[in-house]
Amino acid sequence: MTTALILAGGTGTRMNSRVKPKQFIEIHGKPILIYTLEHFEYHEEIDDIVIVCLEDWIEKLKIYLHRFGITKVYEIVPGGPTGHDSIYNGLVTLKKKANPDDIILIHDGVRPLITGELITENIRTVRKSGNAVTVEVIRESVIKSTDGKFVSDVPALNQMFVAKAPQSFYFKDISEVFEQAEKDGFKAIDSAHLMNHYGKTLHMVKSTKNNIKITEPADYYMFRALCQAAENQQIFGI
Ligand SMILES: Nc1ccn([C@@H]2O[C@H](COP(=O)(O)OP(=O)(O)OP(=O)(O)O)[C@@H](O)[C@H]2O)c(=O)n1
Ligand SMILES: C[C@](O)(CO)[C@H](O)COP(=O)(O)O
Repeated sequence: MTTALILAGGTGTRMNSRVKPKQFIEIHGKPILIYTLEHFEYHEEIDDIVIVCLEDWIEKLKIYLHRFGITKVYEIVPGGPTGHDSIYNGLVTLKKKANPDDIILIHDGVRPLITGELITENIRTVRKSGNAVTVEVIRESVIKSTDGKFVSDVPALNQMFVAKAPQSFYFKDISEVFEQAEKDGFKAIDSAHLMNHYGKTLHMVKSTKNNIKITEPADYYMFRALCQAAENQQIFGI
C-alpha cells in the first residue's frame, strides 16, 4: 500500500490571515488544501490518504472532501503543537493498519502545486533506494551567519539545496525514528531532519517546478497567478 500523509494542522502564523487558517483559504471557491489533495486523489499509485488537521476544522474539512469528491481519505487526525507532533499523530493512526513495507509520502497541505510526476518519482525512489526527500536546487548564493551580523561562511552553491515535500519513506523506517524521538524527547523540523539526526542515509529527488509552500501572503499571490497562467494556457495555448 502507498499512503499520503497530508499535514494541515498548522495555524499559519506567518500568513497572518484574519479570516481562516491558510490551508482553507479559497481560490475560485476551492480551498488550498483541496488543490493539494486532488493530486493524490487522482494519482493511480496512491491507495489512501490520512489528513492531520486543526481540530476545530475537522468537521468543515469533511464537508469539503464530500463537495470536491475526495474519496481516498481513510482518516482525519487532530494536529499537534508542532509539525513534528502532527506527523507523529498521523503515524500513530497509520500504525493501526499500515504494514512495515507500506510507502508513506509526507506532504504539506499548503503545497498545492505538487505534480503527479513528483509523486511518481518519490514512490520510484523509495522502491529503488529506500526513501526520498524532495529538494530544489538553490539558484542564488547562500551566506551562513552564526550571529546574524557577520558572515561566517559562504558555502559552495552546488552543495546546497532547499528542503521541500513530499518526503517519503517505508512505514517501518519513519515510525522507528519517530518512536525513538518520543523516547529521547527530540523534536525535528521535518522527517528528513529526524532521519538525518538518527544517522540514516537519505536520497534526494529534484522537485518539479513551482512546488512552493504557501507560507506568507506573497506565496498566496504567486499561487493565484500560477493558477491563472495555467488557465490561460488552456484557453490560449500560451
Ligand atoms: N503543528 C503543525 C504545524 C504545521 N503543520 C502543517 O505543516 C505544513 C507546513 O508548515 P508551515 O507552512 O510552516 O505551516 P504553519 O505551521 O501553519 O505556519 P507558521 O509556521 O507560519 O505558523 C502545513 O501544511 C501545516 O498545516 C501541521 O500539520 N501541524
Ligand atoms: C520542508 C518542510 O520541512 C517539509 O514539511 C517544510 O515545508 C519547511 O517549512 P519551513 O517554512 O521551512 O518551516
